[in-house]
Amino acid sequence: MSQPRVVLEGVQKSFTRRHTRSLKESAVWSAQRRKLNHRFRAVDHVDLHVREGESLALVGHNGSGKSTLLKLVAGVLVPDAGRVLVRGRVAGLIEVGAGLHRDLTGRENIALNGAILGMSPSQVRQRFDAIVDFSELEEFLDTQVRFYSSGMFLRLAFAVAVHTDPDLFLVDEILAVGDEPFRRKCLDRVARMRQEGRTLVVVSHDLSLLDQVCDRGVVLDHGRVVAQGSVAHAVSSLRARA
Ligand SMILES: Nc1ncnc2c1ncn2[C@@H]1O[C@H](COP(=O)(O)OP(=O)(O)OP(=O)(O)O)[C@@H](O)[C@H]1O
Repeated sequence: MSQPRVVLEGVQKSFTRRHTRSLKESAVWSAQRRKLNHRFRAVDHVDLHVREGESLALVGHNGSGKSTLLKLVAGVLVPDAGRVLVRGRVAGLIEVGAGLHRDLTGRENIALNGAILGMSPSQVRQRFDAIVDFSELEEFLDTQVRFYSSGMFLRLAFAVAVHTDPDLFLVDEILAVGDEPFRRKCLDRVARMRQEGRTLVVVSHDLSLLDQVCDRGVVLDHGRVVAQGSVAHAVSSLRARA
């Protein structure tokens, strides 16, 4: 029986939704003792185990809490309650450009982002050519990334992330910004990572992609896990909630 790679127990995360009002409206709302801001749970008491080598799809309608959950697993967000336990090295693509510094060149960002993701300077040197090859950005390596398109950001970030030797790889909707050949290449790479026994958690609205890449699906609705099982089961549960 494989070990759990990710364990979430009773995880909660709330945010404040601010209602922007004119000064006059704010005064009226205050007089009526109506709340201008309201706190809501984006992730609501989630228990979830992801086993080593498993490839999990997180699905749900817009605003159901998928990205927030992924950020909690990545450690980008801290839960208000509950526990998030992750074993091993984590990498992935959660937000386009996260971890890239706009004032630095592509070359400098490879070194910096590699270090942030746990690569030693000698590992960055050893893998540098492979990263550049994968990104196909050789001619833009000495350009500041502020001049990159969103697709170029994705190429650089994805190329670094897949070369960090992660145990757990997290992918948000992000592949959507790449062009078709690069998207194909990323998907092949993700499939290879799966064959190598790495653990994947993938967020996407592309249900047929999830069916190709994942072996289990979890459906979120208003921050709660409302169904889980095979990807086909998750997809039909999601469609039934439309
Ligand atoms: N930093 C934040 N501050 C306030 N509200 C937030 C913040 N991040 C997310 N939210 C809210 O939390 C809820 C869940 O957002 P989240 O991005 O996790 O949903 P999602 O399932 O990934 O949605 P989508 O499919 O549209 O990408 C939404 O209502 C969103 O507006």
